[in-house]
Amino acid sequence: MSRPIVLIPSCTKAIGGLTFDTVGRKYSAAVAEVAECQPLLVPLGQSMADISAVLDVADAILLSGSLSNVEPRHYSDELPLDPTTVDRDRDALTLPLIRTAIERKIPLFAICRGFQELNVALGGTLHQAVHSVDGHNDHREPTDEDFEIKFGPKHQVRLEGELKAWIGKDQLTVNSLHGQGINKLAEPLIAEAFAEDGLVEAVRAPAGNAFSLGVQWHPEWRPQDNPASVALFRRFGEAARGRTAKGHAA
Ligand SMILES: N[C@@H](CCC(=O)NCCCC(=O)O)C(=O)O
Repeated sequence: MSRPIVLIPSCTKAIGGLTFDTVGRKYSAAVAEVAECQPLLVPLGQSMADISAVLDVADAILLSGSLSNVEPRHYSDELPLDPTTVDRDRDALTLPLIRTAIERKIPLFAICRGFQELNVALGGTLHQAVHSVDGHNDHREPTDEDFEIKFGPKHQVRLEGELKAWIGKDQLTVNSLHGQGINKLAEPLIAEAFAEDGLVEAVRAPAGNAFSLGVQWHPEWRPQDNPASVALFRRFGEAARGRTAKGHAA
């Protein structure tokens, strides 16, 4: 049997004055090597936004992290703190894609920006700068050039519910590379991990969705070295295989 198809929406990147659709290799590699599925990158742009066509081939969806931020107009009347960080084409694809994927119970794994998109798509709001909010810690990455340090362990999260059962622990040490974070949790989501400052670090869609998980940290970074990341990507792969086996009947 062919491997299940995992869609990964791209990010917009300007290189040498031209527009490119990009996805960090670590996301597709984790899908291929740990979840054992076939990643399929989805381009952005108005003329390429036939969500229904894209979902017809999807066994699952992975929403990657990105240096860009969800444009605040999707959750408030605030302006972006830094307008150069918006990626309107990514928002235009991912926000409706998430809503349809949840409706159709398509397995979804949302990482960092993806986690923030999941919350916004379902009606939640974000802090644009968590480090400026009273009572919150600075969750941004160290400025060190060394990726081992940037993506290295940063803080503990307390796990609850299904996620705690999936990982088999009630505490996990995670990396942390984000300036934004969940402010108001979207009504349908269940928070299942919390940082020491109370920031929501993982969310799950309600029961009935095979695997709909968002995490604020980066399990795709060297997943093979981290049993919790392996457990999450394997479970995600199983959910995608379950959907293939049903012939997308869900
Ligand atoms: N810009 C948002 C999201 C942070 C994020 O997704 N970082 C990923 C960095 C690039 C990568 O490793 O894919 C924020 O700052 O909160």
